Amino acid sequence: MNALTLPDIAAQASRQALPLDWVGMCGIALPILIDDQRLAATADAGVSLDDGAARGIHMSRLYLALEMLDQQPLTPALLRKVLQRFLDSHEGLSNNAYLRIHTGLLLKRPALVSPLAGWKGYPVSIEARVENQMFHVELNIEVTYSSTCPCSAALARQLIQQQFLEDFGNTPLQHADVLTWLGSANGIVATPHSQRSSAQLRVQLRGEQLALTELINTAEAALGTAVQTAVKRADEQAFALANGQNLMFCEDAARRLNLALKRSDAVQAFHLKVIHAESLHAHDAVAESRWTRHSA
Ligand SMILES: Nc1nc2c(ncn2[C@@H]2O[C@H](COP(=O)(O)OP(=O)(O)OP(=O)(O)O)[C@@H](O)[C@H]2O)c(=O)[nH]1
Repeated sequence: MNALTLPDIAAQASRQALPLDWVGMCGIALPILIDDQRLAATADAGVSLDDGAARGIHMSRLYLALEMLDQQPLTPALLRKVLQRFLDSHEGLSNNAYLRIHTGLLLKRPALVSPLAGWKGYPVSIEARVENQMFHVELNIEVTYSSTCPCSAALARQLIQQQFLEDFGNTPLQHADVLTWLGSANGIVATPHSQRSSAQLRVQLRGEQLALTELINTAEAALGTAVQTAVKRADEQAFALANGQNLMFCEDAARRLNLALKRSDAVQAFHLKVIHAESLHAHDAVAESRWTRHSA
């Protein structure tokens, strides 16, 4: 059998000498390790092709560098190592390296009152890059919560007052009668609308920790009405109370998240977007906010 040399097209000169910003592979399946959980993920791995005369990059070298990710817990330091390997294996071809990882974090969440608990999934993507020799890592996290419209609550309260006047306006008040009335349909003649809402947090990290769970907990605590997992009636009642105590326009939600993320040591900068999928409208109410830490 002839020992044939395999043709290597990537090593050829390009017909049109032109650098490219990003070349690589998208949607590579791999397991990753976050907080002792092995999670199914997909990765987009790429480098810049700065040598415009080179025909192509070496896809297999990027692919093989990803092996590190299924053996060690995901940290900014590990991401940096992977990106450095992208660059080391493309010396003379590439100056910048990029890695995006998409996954879903699973957190066990206790019920509000009952002793139950259930799993909640958080779509997460982690974007790391070495650009102009600077390393950056950013997280994209989605947190779902419930928002009850404060305007709708005020309008509903007014209708309840009117109903109260109609039912009791001309009669002396008896404590027991009022209590019974409060428990009747007339006592809540109108209800405010609420909706499942979503906070999309884009966070640039400043420390050596990925801080995913910490950031999710911070966001949920700031909102006060995170969607629940296992729910019995006692939990649903506590959720109704939480909603009543945390009436929120999308602006309120964005401000709460802004203030909470600013206080987090893990955060260098953020861009957040809250989306209230209105049940009043067929369109969404949306607010965005961004912030960058200025070092003292
Ligand atoms: N650059 C490039 N490679 C591609 C593309 N589509 C598929 N490939 C294949 O990716 C495979 C791996 O490329 P390389 O990493 O250069 O493989 P190799 O030359 O055997 O590996 P090295 O010796 O490390 O360079 C090759 O078989 C390419 O044909 C593409 O669009 N661009």
